[in-house]
Amino acid sequence: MLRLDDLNVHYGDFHALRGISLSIDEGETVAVIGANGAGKSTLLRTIAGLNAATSGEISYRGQPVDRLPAHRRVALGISLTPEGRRLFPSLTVEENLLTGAARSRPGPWSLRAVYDLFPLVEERRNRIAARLSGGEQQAVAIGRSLMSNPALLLLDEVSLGLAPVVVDQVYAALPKVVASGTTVLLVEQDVHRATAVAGRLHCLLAGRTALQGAVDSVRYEQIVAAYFGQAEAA
Ligand SMILES: Nc1ncnc2c1ncn2[C@@H]1O[C@H](COP(=O)(O)OP(=O)(O)OP(=O)(O)O)[C@@H](O)[C@H]1O
Repeated sequence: MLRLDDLNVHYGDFHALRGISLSIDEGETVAVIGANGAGKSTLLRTIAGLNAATSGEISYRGQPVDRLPAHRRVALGISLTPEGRRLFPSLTVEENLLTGAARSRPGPWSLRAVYDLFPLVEERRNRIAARLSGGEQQAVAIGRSLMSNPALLLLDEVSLGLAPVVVDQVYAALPKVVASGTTVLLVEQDVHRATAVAGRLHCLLAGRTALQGAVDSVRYEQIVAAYFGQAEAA
């Protein structure tokens, strides 16, 4: 479904992603893990079209998308839920959700389906987004992405700044999203959460791929070593 080939991204002279290659099949859930500054958000933003790659290729369902602006990628089914949620603070919950439908494709997601997924969001539908808790905002941000009926959902650190119990609730929605046929590429700093939801891991270290593989084929010590850049203990 998605194929990255030798992807490089720079911020000025800073080489943020270095030769990343990654393939994702339809229906998979893949987690990108790594420490602060490893390049995880840059990777998702580049797939979504919010950062330009310096070199390398991104193809989606067999079609190169490197040169397409972000809104064209949304129309093709690629949707990013950004780190920090980025809601429109002065709009209501429902208005925020409806902004996600601007480039919507046909599919299972609608206001009704999002409210069924997150009943609390329905209860808050007329509330101004700025007045929501962090967990509520995260649910709205995911709902807003779903409103475009993505085939590929890019989730950037949904747990950031949330209490563990709230993170549990947000993650509890994920199997229903996957069951609706959506492929998920998520960024997660918490290795335990990542391995619990994903079939495959892609670990970044200082912009490079330090480890990738099926969750059940990599040992925990290998993940830790790749995450922190230590030589693996014998
Ligand atoms: N707009 C920018 N301008 C310059 N450097 C940037 C910019 N955005 C990110 N970087 C740098 O690129 C590197 C990768 O950042 P990125 O946000 O992708 O990492 P990350 O793995 O998502 O980390 P975090 O978990 O802290 O968000 C970091 O060194 C960061 O300082």
